Amino acid sequence: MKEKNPWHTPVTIIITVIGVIAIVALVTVAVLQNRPLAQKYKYGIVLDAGSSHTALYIYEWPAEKDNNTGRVEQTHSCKVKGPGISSYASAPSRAGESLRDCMQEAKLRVPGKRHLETPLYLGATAGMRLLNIENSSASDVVFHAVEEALQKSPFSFQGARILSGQEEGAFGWVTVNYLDDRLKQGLETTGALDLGGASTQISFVSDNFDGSESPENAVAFRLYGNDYNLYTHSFLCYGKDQALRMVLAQQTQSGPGTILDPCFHPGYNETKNYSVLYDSPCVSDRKPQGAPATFTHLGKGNFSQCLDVVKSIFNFTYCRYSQCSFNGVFQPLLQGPFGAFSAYYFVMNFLNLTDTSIPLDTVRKKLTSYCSTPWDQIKQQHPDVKVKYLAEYCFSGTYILTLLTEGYNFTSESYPNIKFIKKIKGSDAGWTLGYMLNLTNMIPAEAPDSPPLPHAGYVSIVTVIAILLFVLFILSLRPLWPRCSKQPQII
Ligand SMILES: Nc1nc2c(ncn2[C@@H]2O[C@H](COP(=O)(O)OP(=O)(O)OP(=O)(O)O)[C@@H](O)[C@H]2O)c(=O)[nH]1
Ligand SMILES: [Ca+2]
Repeated sequence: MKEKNPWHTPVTIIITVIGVIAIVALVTVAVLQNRPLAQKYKYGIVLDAGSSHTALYIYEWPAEKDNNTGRVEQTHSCKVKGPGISSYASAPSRAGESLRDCMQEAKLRVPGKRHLETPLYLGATAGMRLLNIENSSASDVVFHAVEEALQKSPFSFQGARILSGQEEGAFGWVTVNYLDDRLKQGLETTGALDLGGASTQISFVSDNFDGSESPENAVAFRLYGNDYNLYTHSFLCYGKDQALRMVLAQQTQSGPGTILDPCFHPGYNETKNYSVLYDSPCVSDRKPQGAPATFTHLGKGNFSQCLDVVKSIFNFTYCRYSQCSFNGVFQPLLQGPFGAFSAYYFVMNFLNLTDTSIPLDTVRKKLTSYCSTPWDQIKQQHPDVKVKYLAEYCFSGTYILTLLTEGYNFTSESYPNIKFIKKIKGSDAGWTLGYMLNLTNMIPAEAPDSPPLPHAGYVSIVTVIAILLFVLFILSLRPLWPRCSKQPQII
């Protein structure tokens, strides 16, 4: 006779089936209720109206996580054709028109149903600061034209304004540290070095800086529950295009018909206009009287003489503080790693000098050899590079080296702390992201609360507890279990 399995009683079968259904139902409900929602994104657009050109950046972040860090990313950038908006002072309507193609791209990149709620900002930097100094009504007219064009876009236009140098420096620092996830984690921060066409910024946190010695260089932040005393300074006219004007002005003081410039390659020969060269507040007060209309700009290609003329645009002697960078500007002791972007990157990348473990002496030797290379040979070796950029790399490399070592006081020991960068995790280094994070209040002063467990951990724990409860339940029914009696088999 076949023995009947004692577990196959109706009671145990019903209990088991109900138990299994209960576990499956409990886990399913818990998982579905708490599953991460399908990602929806929000967008923000910032136009960087720089001195040399305008660029548009689109940022994206998960819709339900406005207040979290490390989540805002650049999804698209667009370089506006033509010069910076400050160059349109005599034809302002063209400044507005110039933005059209990039705005059209933005319309296609941001989903239609998000257009109305997407904030659009325009921030102008040193080019407009200079135009404002030179001719404030001209800068107002340019802004008016640009605002009119942007108001016609489907986005939520939040206005166009000139950033102060302090804002430009501070927001560049916020961008770099936000993208590196340093702010939320309270890690040591990275300093920011930005070299534009018309101004240059240095921003870093230093333990011996509390702002008391030079309050105009101090920006205090409380971000994610941490306090930062940031040192920042923007040097107007020390962007690389205006610095070049100053170096040329230095060499044309007597109004000569020809100059032999050590910062340009041997064989370089261009006719340039005095009135164009001196058309900037950075040099206009030095315009030589009675100079001819043009001068012949010849290259000599001598790095050490170029160093001398570049140094002559800095004042290293005057300082009314305990320590200075240059031109009597206070600067605390350099501290921590630095990210150097925009023209620092373009130039050092072209010169194959982004590796800062290369000793400074070697950098100087490489520049010596590069500057002395004949102009024809340089053009032949780089047929794809814009001739305007190509002609200036010897000057730009020499200027960057001087600014970093003599200006900001980087030494052989601290130079390797600099990293020449263009992007961090896919987003461009620059002030625009920090500017938008600030205006949309996306970096909280206090650390946000986060759920104690990640989703996967939560699901596993719910499942394990449900199974344990079921086993306990079965065990608690032990008195009802059918007896398992082993009877002798009768044959
Ligand atoms: N070699 C090279 N130079 C570039 C490139 N893009 C821009 N530049 C030059 O690098 C310098 C700095 O460029 P940006 O950082 O865009 O300067 P900007 O924002 O227009 O100027 P600011 O208003 O002073 O910040 C300018 O002299 C530009 O002409 C590039 O792709 N390659
Ligand atoms: Ca810039």
